[in-house]
Amino acid sequence: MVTIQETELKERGLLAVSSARRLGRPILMSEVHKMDTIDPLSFFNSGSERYLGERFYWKDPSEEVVIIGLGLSKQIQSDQVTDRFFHVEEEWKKFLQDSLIFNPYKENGLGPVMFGGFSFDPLKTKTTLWSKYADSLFHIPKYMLTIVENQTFLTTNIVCTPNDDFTLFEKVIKERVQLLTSLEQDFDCKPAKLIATKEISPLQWKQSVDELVKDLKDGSLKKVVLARELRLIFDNQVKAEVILENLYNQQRDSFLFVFESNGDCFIGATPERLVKKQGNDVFSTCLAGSIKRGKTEFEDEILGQTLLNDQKNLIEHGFVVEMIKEALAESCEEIILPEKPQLMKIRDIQHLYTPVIGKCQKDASLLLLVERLHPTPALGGLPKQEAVEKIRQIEELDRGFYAAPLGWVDYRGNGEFAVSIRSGLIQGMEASLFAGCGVVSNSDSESEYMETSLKFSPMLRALGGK
Ligand SMILES: C=C(O[C@H]1C=CC=C(C(=O)O)[C@@H]1O)C(=O)O
Ligand SMILES: [Mg+2]
Repeated sequence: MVTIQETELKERGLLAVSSARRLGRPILMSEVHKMDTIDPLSFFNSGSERYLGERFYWKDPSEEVVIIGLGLSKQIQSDQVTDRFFHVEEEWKKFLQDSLIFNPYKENGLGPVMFGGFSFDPLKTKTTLWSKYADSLFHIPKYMLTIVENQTFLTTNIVCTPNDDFTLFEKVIKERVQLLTSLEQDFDCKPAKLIATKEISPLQWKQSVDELVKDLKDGSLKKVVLARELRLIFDNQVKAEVILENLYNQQRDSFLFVFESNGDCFIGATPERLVKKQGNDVFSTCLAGSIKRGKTEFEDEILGQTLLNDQKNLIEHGFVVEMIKEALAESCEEIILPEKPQLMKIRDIQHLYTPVIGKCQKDASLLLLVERLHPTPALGGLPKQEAVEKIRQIEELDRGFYAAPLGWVDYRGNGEFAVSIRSGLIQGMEASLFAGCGVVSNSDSESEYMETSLKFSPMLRALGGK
């Protein structure tokens, strides 16, 4: 195991304390160490007692970047409705101001990173379902494991106040040693058993699709995504560690995320990137239009070809391409995308997929791109504002963080946000799963209902219900 120079942390910490005294406010000290290989799931599990409720996990589909955070060195949260993206950005900049960052590496996702996201619609009346998540919520962890380009790094973040002294650093050193030595311990946990599932108002949901279709036929709205909920009851507390490991084994081609807050846990395996930023390179994804997987290779191929040629799905997809192109054009000089959609095949479902690449202007921050893109018509509809209002009006579900941007930004401004679909909220011995579908003027409520049922599958399987 790599041993970390402990005297260094004390020296760096004391520098931050003297800075804090000089400026009369807390100052962040962040240091990055390169480590021997650490298994990311063990790192997440090692926080199951001490950092329970203060953990996050992130992995992109190709595992280019895996980030796990334990503990909280800072929380950025607000229920502010207007300018919420800008507000988070300002808070983030304020937090980083005058910070001491000891990071000799160039890789992304190291040093101070904030992880979190935004609710789908801050104007929707909040129910108790999402009471543990503020509309804007980001965590900057105490300890963070990053695996990037097959290298392992540990970031330690300490907020130093004018009143701190070396005892703070002794405490951190002890904590960090404990954390790293606990990694070898086995995590043994009996999975909670699913004892009941309850679809929330399926008939009413189908009816609202029928009514919406009528509106779409003669109004200015072109597309609206409607979602519904499946509530699950278990015989015991559902452990995020167990579900994450299942998702890792069952849905490795997706973005996997866990975001704990105040005792609840938002978790999912989404195939959909909202936006990734690396320097001036921007990557986004249009993902909309769905069909099931075939039972045989032949059937799967036929289904895929059917989807690629299906007018309803092509229209549903086309609205997303149109909007993402426009949204990125505001901040990007060049936008490259294929003319026709391809197929994205994941375990339970296949989608129409169009990747988009752009070169953004220097002043375009990742959060600004998130603001411009959210919600794309894969989650909201077209026109954007009108569709969000319609959803607010007719959808029974309180979406909270479902179908919303979730991801990370590092102190250099690089990062990635996914759209948090194929997800669920764990609340003790219960959980809610969420699934939606793009309704257009020639949608059929029964097939949209079946499509949403299919979209519950990944989370349902991970929770032992399939
Ligand atoms: C809103 C969801 O999926 C979106 C992403 C891909 C395909 C979709 C569709 O075909 O309707 C949806 O737009 C969801 O999974 O809850
Ligand atoms: Mg669809």
